[in-house]
Amino acid sequence: MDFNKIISYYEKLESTRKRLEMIEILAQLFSECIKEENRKDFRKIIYLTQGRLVSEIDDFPTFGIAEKMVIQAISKFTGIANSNVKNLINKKGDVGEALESILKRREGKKQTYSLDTFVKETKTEKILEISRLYSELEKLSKIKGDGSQDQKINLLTGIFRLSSPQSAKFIVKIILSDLRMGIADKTILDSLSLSITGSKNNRSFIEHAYNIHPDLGYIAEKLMKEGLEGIKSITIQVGIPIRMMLASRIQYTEIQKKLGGGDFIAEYKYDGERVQVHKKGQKISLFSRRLKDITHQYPDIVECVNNQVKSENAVFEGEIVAMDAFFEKMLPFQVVSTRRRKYDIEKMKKEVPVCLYSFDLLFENDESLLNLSLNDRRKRLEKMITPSETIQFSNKKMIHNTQEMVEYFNEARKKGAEGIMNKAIGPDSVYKSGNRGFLWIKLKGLEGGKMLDTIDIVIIGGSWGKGRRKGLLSPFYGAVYNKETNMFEFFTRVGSGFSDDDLEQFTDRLKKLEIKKPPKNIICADTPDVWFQPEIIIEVMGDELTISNKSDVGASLGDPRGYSLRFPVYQRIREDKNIYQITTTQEILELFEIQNSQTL
Ligand SMILES: Nc1ncnc2c1ncn2[C@@H]1O[C@H](COP(=O)(O)OP(=O)(O)OP(=O)(O)O)[C@@H](O)[C@H]1O
Repeated sequence: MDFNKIISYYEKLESTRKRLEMIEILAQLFSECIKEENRKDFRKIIYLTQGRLVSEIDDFPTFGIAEKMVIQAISKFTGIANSNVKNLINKKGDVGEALESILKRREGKKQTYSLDTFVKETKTEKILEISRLYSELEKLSKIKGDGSQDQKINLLTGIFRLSSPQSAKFIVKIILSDLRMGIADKTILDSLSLSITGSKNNRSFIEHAYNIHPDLGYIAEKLMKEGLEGIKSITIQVGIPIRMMLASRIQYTEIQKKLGGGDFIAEYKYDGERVQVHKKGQKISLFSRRLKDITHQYPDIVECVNNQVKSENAVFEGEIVAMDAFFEKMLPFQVVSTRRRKYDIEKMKKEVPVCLYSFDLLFENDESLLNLSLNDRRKRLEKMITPSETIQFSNKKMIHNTQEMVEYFNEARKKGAEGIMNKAIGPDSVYKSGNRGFLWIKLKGLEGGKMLDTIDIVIIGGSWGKGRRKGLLSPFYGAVYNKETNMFEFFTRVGSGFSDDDLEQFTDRLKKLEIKKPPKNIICADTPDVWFQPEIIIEVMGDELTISNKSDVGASLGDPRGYSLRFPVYQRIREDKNIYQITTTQEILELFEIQNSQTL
């Protein structure tokens, strides 16, 4: 399929924020895609629509191309001086848009002065097959070493030659890792359901399959070829991470009722890194909360899984926690995060010993256990693993009433846990992949009138520091995600809790994400000194949630009040989440309710 044709749909999508309209436009695009001649490209088109080149569980290719090189390529292709291209970029606020306008003007001129050339170019050359675009981009990502700069510029100009002005804009966005069109996966799922099954009502089946096999290209292709039956047959595949089940929070006095009213299980809530372990014979893979393969970080865990897990194949979950040298004391998350390095892993293994506290079993010996109750899954987990210092089971206790839960919470905190996880155990206590429901309820704090939990925000802007902080960015503007409107809403500024080192590192990373104007999916009435592509996520703790006319949280829901945070303090960077997994506006509203009703 011709990329230039797809772009016309993307342009329409860019011009609306209304979800229903987006679903319709995408459904039209997908109906085109499933025509016989286009089917081979469907998978790739799905990735592009997600703002990616490959699926979420694969590594995104890096092009090693900065804005400066794109400017050189534009200059070479159009004959316009570098400085003029730069000026136009500053005026337009975006490289892609500047290129689009240059190419449009150029086409206009050709049409006027040299009709022949124009007709020839549009009719015979301006076709950019998706497969061709992909192979050119692949070549681009592989160019390394001496003379690579010139080769990259040549390749880029070759791609521009095949592109319409609008396509060139999108291609530049892809290359500069700025493709995100703000289309939520849920919107794509709705459109797939509508265009292929004829109704949006089948979305839940498709979404379930997507949670179990988080590759939207694969899901779309399967739906196109095998229909809903194919989708319903999708099950856990060892080696493909499944989306993890998440926990909600409510007022602690309501927890027992919400979990069914009877007995339930509470476990320590460990302050480490969530991991999903996949074992297929001797092959062990570890996946992070973001579904990334992090096996190389934990060779010690891999070795122990091999020795201590009896089953031939299995998928189980737990939390990896840093331990002191005697494996007696749990250390905070900041310590385990030092394992994120790509080098010196063997050294780190000795310096930062870890323990995997396993808590759930999802698959064993070719059988999916997702629909078993937690009690049954846990029994099988305990049978399957022989515990040691490095792999243990999460500490758990049967709870009969709220008083017992509070005592267990206090014990967990004394032992260095973040709090407790309360889990339903009845027949319906299945493992809900990708779901944040009320089968698991976390409890991290009990003090009435105070913040009970940390908030994860994405940095969308910043101010340049003054005095001692001159040259560094601080404070930052953080937003939460409104999952109903698919917008990022400015929530709070945060400048406390950062060390000088933190600020230097943040400044370095953020400078690369600087954009001239905020993307359309950001609501922020204030104007920071600098805007950033929303990418870096930080966790903050505050004194309490407040009503503030400075915050935009709730704005897109029509709430006249804004919700913000009093005395926000930076806690840590959240590399394990993507921007759609940060705290939502809806959670802020819930937290506000809990905060105002909870007393001990
Ligand atoms: N016993 C446990 N059972 C389940 N999850 C646990 C347990 N101990 C620690 N955890 C961690 O707590 C997280 C659950 O909290 P939640 O679902 O809200 O994720 P989150 O958004 O990352 O929140 P948080 O900031 O509280 O970790 C899990 O992702 C997991 O990493």
